[in-house]
Amino acid sequence: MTGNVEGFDLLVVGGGKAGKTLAMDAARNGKSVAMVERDMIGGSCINVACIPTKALVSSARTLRSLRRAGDLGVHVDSPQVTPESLLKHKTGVVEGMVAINHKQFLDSGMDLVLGRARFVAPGTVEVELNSGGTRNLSGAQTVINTGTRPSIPPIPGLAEAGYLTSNSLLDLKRIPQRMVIIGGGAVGLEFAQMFATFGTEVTLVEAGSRLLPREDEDIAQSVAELLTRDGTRIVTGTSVTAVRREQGGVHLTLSNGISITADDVLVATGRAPVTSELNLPATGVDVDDRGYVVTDEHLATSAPGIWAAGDVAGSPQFTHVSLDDYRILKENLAGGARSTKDRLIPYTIFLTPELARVGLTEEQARAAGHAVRIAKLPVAAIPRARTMRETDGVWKAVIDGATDRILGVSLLGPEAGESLTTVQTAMLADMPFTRVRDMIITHPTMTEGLNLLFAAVKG
Ligand SMILES: Cc1cc2nc3c(=O)[nH]c(=O)nc-3n(C[C@H](O)[C@H](O)[C@H](O)COP(=O)(O)OP(=O)(O)OC[C@H]3O[C@@H](n4cnc5c(N)ncnc54)[C@H](O)[C@@H]3O)c2cc1C
Ligand SMILES: NC(=O)c1ccc[n+]([C@@H]2O[C@H](COP(=O)([O-])OP(=O)(O)OC[C@H]3O[C@@H](n4cnc5c(N)ncnc54)[C@H](O)[C@@H]3O)[C@@H](O)[C@H]2O)c1
Repeated sequence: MTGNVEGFDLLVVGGGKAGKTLAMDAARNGKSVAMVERDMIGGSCINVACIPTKALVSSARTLRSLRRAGDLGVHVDSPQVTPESLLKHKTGVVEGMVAINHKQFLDSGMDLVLGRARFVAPGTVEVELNSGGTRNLSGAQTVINTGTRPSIPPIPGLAEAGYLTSNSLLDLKRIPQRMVIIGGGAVGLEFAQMFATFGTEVTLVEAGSRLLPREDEDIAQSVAELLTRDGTRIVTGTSVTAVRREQGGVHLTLSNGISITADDVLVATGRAPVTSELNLPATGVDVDDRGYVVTDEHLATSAPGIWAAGDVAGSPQFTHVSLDDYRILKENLAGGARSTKDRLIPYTIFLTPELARVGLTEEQARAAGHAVRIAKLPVAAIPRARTMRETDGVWKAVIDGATDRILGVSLLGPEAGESLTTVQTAMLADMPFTRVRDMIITHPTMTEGLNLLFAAVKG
């Protein structure tokens, strides 16, 4: 370390959702705040994750709607996408949000330090500035919010053959003719359906016995059927054993003996924490065996005055969870004891139609010893779905037979992420399912389906 150390009330290392929100908040409240960000103003979500992918999901949905417009009595000539037009749309959305974030950062009064931070002493980072030179910063309180990056499995030949990640695929230099996606989680599925709609021949290879292992088997099966219908070839229970680039494409050998040739391979096998380059031993912050920062339920690390938030802290990997980590830190940095325990965390996988879930699945509820009552509703039974001619999907509710409380729902259907919030609200309010069953809901909306779903509770 060379030069002076500049001290701040709050030092935020990595400007993800939790860190940037906390930094702005503290700065607006008169604290001296430095936030170090190496390259993405606004963090992963708006640059390379949620926002650009959902911008492209919107493109795929529009393309799909135009292709089936004839079913709704609307005649359009053959709609087209090009990599250039998609890139322009995606970049426009991202740049707009980055500009808003940048202005908010500066307006808050924080010291936005663009560069790469690494710890050099307890509570002190050295920042290699993007503009050249270094600065040494320390915080009375420090928050680590450096996120995750794509995790790449050690498949023989993969590195030599070259591969895409969710980051590089979003550069959209071209729309591949044939693409193999390794990994059937949220990233793999959203890209598979999107690119299948854009015209790519997609094969998705999942090592587990089914897609989406965190979902009930019947729901995962329905998702697989929808993706297959939309043109994705799904291979489960199989891993890629070797990859080789040859003339004519990339050649993949699978553990079931099948071989596939594609133009591109997208690796979507999960995420790895951004911690190895932070030199955490210098500040006494422990990491687990996968490299995630170890925190207690208050998001405190093993080092006094140092906290962690978001993906890097092992929190469930969603932007809205990172935002909730900010709420927790805001209280706890001021001496509170807010906890990450028992959070009710919803999520939506932005397929068409969406898969939205909150609470327990049937499998989880039974494993936890609940005497469950189940309801299932085909989306085709919801009048709004009929008006849109979007009748694919199924809604499922899991009810505690002893208390009539809603344990969880899985909603696979159009705009399911919007209807989900109504159920989440009922769960937070500890309402019995009968309150939602008998609630007067606007007709004809998708959320009205909740009347029908809860009317179908068996037993
Ligand atoms: C393709 C994809 C789609 C997704 N879609 C959704 C979605 O629709 N909805 C949803 O809720 N979640 C989605 N997620 C998950 C979501 O993006 C993450 O959970 C969320 O962005 C995590 O935010 P974070 O606060 O942990 O940090 P991040 O937003 O990852 O920010 C960390 C920041 O730290 C910076 N940084 C790292 N190291 C250093 C260093 N040494 N010095 C300075 N700065 C550093 C990075 O540049 C980065 O800006 C998606 C993820 C992916 C990959
Ligand atoms: N809409 C959303 O909210 C959204 C969208 C995308 C991502 N995310 C978040 O990002 C996180 C990361 O997503 P992800 O899809 O990369 O990870 P993931 O962990 O959700 O899924 C990875 C999948 O890859 C499989 N896999 C692992 N190694 C493999 C191998 N060698 N061969 C074949 N399959 C293999 C796993 O079995 C798993 O099903 C998610 O957990 C989610 O929280 C959220």
